Amino acid sequence: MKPDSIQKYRAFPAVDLKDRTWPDRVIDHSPIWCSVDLRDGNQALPQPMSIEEKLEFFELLCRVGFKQIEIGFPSAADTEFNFCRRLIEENRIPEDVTIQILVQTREHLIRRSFEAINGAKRAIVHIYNSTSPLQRRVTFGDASREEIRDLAIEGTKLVKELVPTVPDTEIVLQYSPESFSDTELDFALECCNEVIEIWQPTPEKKMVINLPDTVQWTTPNIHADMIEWMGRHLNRRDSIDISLHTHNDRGTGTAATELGLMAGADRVEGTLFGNGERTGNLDIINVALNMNSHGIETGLDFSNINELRAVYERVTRMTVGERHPYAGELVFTAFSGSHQDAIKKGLDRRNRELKEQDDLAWGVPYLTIDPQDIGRSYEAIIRINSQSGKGGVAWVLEREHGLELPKTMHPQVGKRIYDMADEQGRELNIDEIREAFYQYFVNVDQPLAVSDYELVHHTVEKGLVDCTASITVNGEEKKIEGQGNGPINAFTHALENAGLKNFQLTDYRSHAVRGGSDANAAAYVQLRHDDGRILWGCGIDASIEMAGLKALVCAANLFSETSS
Ligand SMILES: CC(=O)SCCNC(=O)CCNC(=O)[C@H](O)C(C)(C)COP(=O)(O)OP(=O)(O)OC[C@H]1O[C@@H](n2cnc3c(N)ncnc32)[C@H](O)[C@@H]1OP(=O)(O)O
Ligand SMILES: CC(C)C(=O)C(=O)O
Ligand SMILES: [Mg+2]
Repeated sequence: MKPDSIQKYRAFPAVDLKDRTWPDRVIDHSPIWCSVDLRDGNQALPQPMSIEEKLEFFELLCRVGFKQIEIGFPSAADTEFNFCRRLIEENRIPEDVTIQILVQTREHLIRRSFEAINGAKRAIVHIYNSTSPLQRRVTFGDASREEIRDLAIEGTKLVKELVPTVPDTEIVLQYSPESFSDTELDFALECCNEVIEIWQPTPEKKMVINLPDTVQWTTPNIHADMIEWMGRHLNRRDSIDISLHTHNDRGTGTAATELGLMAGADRVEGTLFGNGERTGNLDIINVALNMNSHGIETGLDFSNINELRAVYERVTRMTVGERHPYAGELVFTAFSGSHQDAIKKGLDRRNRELKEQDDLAWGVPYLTIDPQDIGRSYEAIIRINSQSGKGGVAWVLEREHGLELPKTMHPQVGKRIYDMADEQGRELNIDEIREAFYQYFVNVDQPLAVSDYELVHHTVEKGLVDCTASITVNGEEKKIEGQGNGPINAFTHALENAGLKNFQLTDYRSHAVRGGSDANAAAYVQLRHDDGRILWGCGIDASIEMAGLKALVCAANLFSETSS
């Protein structure tokens, strides 16, 4: 902000609540959830959803498990009205789902809304009027507190009067002092208590008092103070569901909701992926999955977040950002070396420990939840660029290409591959990583190559092997022979007999290559050169013995590539 603009702004007053209790509370159960995607989300779209799109979204919300869904503002436009009628007339509302409609406390709009909901089994009629000093002054043209309070009173009386006009529909009242977030608390309370006393809710027939963070003017702790204060002062508290409706102007919609729940709220309104006015409504997925990550059931099923995201992006024409909590493309991906190292170790260790303990608590560095629990896969967890480390490269080779490199080979391979990413200034995809590994570390056959071999296993002296091999050294073909206590050892002696050995074999591993169509074996040989250098080579071949010889030849050749 420009320095001289600062004078335009004022500090937001704190709430006088010295004995606040919410900071010591923990969230240990789920609230009532209400989706407002089809209303607050929809009203904020450059191109609002068509009826067909709203129908598809409504069904999606039911599948997720929402039991309360604000379906629109039926008195606003024909599309909204007709959508409501279709839901009712085509019996599309599941038995256990209650629709909610929004309307201003204006007579003609309330009457029209009752025409819209007639015949629904149950409906929440959500009335609102703005209450803050700013809105009283600006929107309502210097209206007094009494005039604004009277809007709430008259609106509630009208709703009560219209209830008998929809005899087949159970009506639940919801009242929002809109712009609660910058309304004086005593005035918000006065409006709410007037509504409550007219409606006369009971513990059996509750009503909803929704306290919206319409515009987030201040920090989440003040929001929590306001919620706790209202909860202490509202009449008939046991007959009221206090509802939160946060927006995200300061980027703290989730925090404000979580603190609001600690402050005693019973219910949460929000949208999938936080669609909504300006910076959006609360992202309900975020809060619900945060609860799941602390072991709290929510009744909402986000186990296929990719499907939700696909439908959401299609019907709203919005996009979910790559860093969006839980749903973003990159949120379960690590590029950086130290993260990759820790994640790989965490997942490997967990897989080992699960064999002994099947109720093992989740605990993998950098992953707050198991991505598989919301339908995200492990495949993309680790991606390789110049910030990556050896563990990440080894992970990709293992997970994607079935190659289990020995741990001491990781630095040699990792460096080569992330240096490549650095040179090219971009991420390397999994095929490029495989190609680079094959190019630099597999079956390298210059200057030495082995083209054929024959092994004779001694029957009397068990384990002893004679090896005859055809090799090429700098283009010149040779036959070599040697004996040893295994194929690799015999081949090493054959090289030694031909004066071609300048190393010691220090390690050897092999395994069948997982996945892919080739039934290949991979062997890894580590050699220590006479000058002290230590290098690994890899051999891949249909025959495990040939894979071993090729790995040895490969490692020997790599010495010629690097200077001593
Ligand atoms: C924070 C929120 O998300 S609130 C929800 C907002 N959602 C929407 O607005 C979407 C649907 N709304 C609409 O389509 C239209 O606004 C309608 C159809 C509801 C009303 O349309 P119109 O009456 O033509 O226009 P508009 O909304 O601008 O009306 C504003 C008037 O209503 C008054 N008003 C606004 N809210 C209320 C209220 N709760 N009670 C009484 N009067 C109200 C305003 O003061 C203003 O009065 P004025 O004309 O005397 O200045
Ligand atoms: C209508 C109300 C609840 C609203 O959407 C808001 O205040 O943000
Ligand atoms: Mg809103």
